Amino acid sequence: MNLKTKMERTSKSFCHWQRKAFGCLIGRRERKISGVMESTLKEMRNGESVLDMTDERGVGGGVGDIYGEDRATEDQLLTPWSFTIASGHSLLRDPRYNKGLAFTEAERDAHYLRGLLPPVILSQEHQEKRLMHTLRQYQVPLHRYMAMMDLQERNERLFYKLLIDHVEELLPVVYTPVVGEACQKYGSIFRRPQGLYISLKEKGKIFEVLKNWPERSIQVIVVTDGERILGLGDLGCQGMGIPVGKLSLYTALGGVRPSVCLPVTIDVGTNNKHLLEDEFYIGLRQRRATGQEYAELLDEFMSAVKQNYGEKVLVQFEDFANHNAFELLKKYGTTHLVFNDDIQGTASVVLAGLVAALRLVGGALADHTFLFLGAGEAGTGIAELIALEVSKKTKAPVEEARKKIWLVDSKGLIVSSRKESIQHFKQPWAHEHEPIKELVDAVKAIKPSVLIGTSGVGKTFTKEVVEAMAALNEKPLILALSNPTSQSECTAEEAYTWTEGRAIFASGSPFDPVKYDGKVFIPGQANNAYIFPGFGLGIIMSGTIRVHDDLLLAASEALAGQVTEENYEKGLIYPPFSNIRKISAHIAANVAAKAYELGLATRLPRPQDLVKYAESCMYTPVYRQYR
Ligand SMILES: NC(=O)C1=CN([C@@H]2O[C@H](COP(=O)(O)OP(=O)(O)OC[C@H]3O[C@@H](n4cnc5c(N)ncnc54)[C@H](OP(=O)(O)O)[C@@H]3O)[C@@H](O)[C@H]2O)C=CC1
Ligand SMILES: CC(=O)C(=O)O
Ligand SMILES: [Mg+2]
Repeated sequence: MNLKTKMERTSKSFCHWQRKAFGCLIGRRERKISGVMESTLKEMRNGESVLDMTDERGVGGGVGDIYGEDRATEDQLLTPWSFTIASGHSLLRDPRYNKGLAFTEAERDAHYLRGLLPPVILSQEHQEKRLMHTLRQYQVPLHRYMAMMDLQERNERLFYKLLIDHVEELLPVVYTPVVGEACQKYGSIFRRPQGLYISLKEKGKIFEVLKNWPERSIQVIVVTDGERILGLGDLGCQGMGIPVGKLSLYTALGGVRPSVCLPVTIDVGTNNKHLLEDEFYIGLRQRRATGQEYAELLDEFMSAVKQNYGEKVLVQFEDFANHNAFELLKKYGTTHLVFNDDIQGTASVVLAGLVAALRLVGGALADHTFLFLGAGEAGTGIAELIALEVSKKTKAPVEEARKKIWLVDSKGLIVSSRKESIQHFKQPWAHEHEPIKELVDAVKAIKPSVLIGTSGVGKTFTKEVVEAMAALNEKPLILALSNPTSQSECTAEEAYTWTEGRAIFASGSPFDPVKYDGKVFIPGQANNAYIFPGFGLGIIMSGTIRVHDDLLLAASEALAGQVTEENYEKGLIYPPFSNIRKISAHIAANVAAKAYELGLATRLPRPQDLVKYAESCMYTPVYRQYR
C-alpha cells in the first residue's frame, strides 16, 4: 500500500470514528487545505486533539437540522475536502474556536495550551468588559472599526457576543456610518480577506474559486459589485466592507450561524478616478466592465453558486448601481433565491415605520400623500411596496394606490410630460402634473404628509423644505434615509428644530437624541438592518425557495407589530435595536408562516410555533466547553 493510500485510509477511518463521536463537528469543519492528508496525519501523530462541540445544540438551540450540519458525505470528507483538528497553537489562531484567556484549566491541559497562555483565566463576560473598555478609549471611529474586525478575525464568538450585548453602541461601528469610511479606506486598512473576491481575472473559474472558501454549507451570500456603496458612490472592490458588515448583522441580529454566511465582492473595475489613482487600492485597476462582459461574469457567478450550494442558498444583492440592480433582480428572481436589500429590504423596513407611525399621525396609509426625494432603488422600491399594501388594504388597483405617491429625482418631480426618457423603474410614478424642478416647490404643490429622502445626497431637506412640511402638517413625518450620516438629507436636530418639535423623524444612520425646548426627542433609525437578518432566518428555517412580495409585507407587518406603547410614547416608530433578536425571531416567524401559506416553504413538517422555532434556530455566541 503506498503512503497516500495509507494516509487516506487512516484519515477515512478516523473521520468515520470522529463523525460517530462528534457528529456535529464533522461535516461543517471540513476544510480544503492543499496537502491536507499529510497535515491531518501529522497532526494526529503529534497527538492533536478533538474538540467536542456536542453542546452546540444546548447553547445554540436546534440549529443542527436547519444548517445541514451532517450533510457531508464520506466522499466529501476525503480529498480535496477534509477537516483539520485544531489544538495547541493552531487552536488559538482559529477564530472559530479560539477563546483566548477564557480557556479553562482542563481545556488548557486537554488541548495542548499549557504555556501558550498566561496563567489568568477570564470569563467571556470579563473579556467583554475589557474589550469595551479598550474600544471606548479609541477616539477615532475607524480605529474602533479596525479593532472590531481584528476581534472577528481572532475570536469569532467574542466578537458576536460583544456585538449582541452592546448592539446599540457597536452597530454604528461595524455598520453605517463607520463602515462607509472603512470602505473608502479599505485598501489602507486591509489586513486579512474577510470574504471572497471574484474579479474578471476569475472568469471561467468561478466554480473552483467558490471551493476555495473554507466553509461548504453556505446558506446566505451577500454580494456587491461596489458601484453604489451607501451614498458614497463607486468604491469598486473596496465595497467588500458592506457584505462583511451585512453578514455580521445576519449573525448578530438574526442569529444566522457565521459559518453559513459568505461575503462576496464582484470586481469588474471601478470608475472612481480617485481609487484608480490610489496606490493602496486593492481592486482591478481598470474602468468598469459593462454589457456582455459584465453580464457573463454575473451569470457565471450565479450558476456557480447554485452548483456549489444548491437551490436554497439566499443571494442578497447589495449596493449595486440601479442600472444593474433592477435587472439582476428580475433576471435571477425566477431561477434563484434572490433578494435585493436596497430595493426590497428597505421597502419592508420603511413600510413598517409608516404603518407604526399611523398610531402617531392618525389615518390609514391610504389617507396619506407621499413625496420622495430620490427615485432609484430605495425610493421606487419603497413606493411600490406602499402602493401594494394600500391596494391590498383598500382593494383598489395598485395603479390607483400609486396616485398618492410622488417622486423627485435629480431633474425634478417625475411627471408624464417629461421630455427626456424616463427609466423603466420610474415610469409607474410619472403622474400628470406640470414639471417642478425644486423640492420645496414640489412639497408646496403636492402637499405630502410624508417626506422620504432616498437621494444619497446630504443636506437636501433644507430649512425651507422642512418648514414647508411643518406648515402643511401637524405632525410631519420625515424620513432621511440616505447613508452614511454625511449623506443624510437632514439631521435629527434640524428636523425637530425646524418643525418646532412636531416632526416624527427617522434616519438611515443613527443620530443621538436631541434636546429641544426642554424636551428630549429620540430619533428612530429606519434602516434595512431591521429586516434582512430576520427575513433571511425565516427563509432559511422554512427552506423557502423564492422571495415573493408577500414575504416582504409579512416581514414589515411583524416589525410594525414589535413597536410597543412605550416606544410610541417616546415618539418612536421603530422598536429599539436592543431587542433585535426577539424582533428578528418574530420577523422570521411571520415570513416563514407566509412562505408556508404560499407553498414556497420546503422544510416539512411546518413547526407549530414558528417564533419558538426561530428562536431555537438562532446561533448564540456563548463559549462552548471543549472536553
Ligand atoms: N436607510 C436604509 O435602509 C437605506 C438607505 N439607502 C440610501 O439611500 C440612498 C440612495 O440609494 P439608492 O436608491 O440605492 O440609489 P440610486 O442611485 O438608485 O438612487 C438615487 C436617486 O436619487 C436621485 N438624486 C441624486 N441626486 C439628487 C439630487 N440632488 N436631488 C434629487 N434627487 C437626486 C437620483 O436621481 P436620478 O435618477 O435622476 O439620477 C436617483 O433617482 C443611499 O444613500 C443609500 O445609502 C439605501 C438603501 C437602504
Ligand atoms: C442601508 C443600506 O443598505 C444602504 O444604505 O445601502
Ligand atoms: Mg445597501
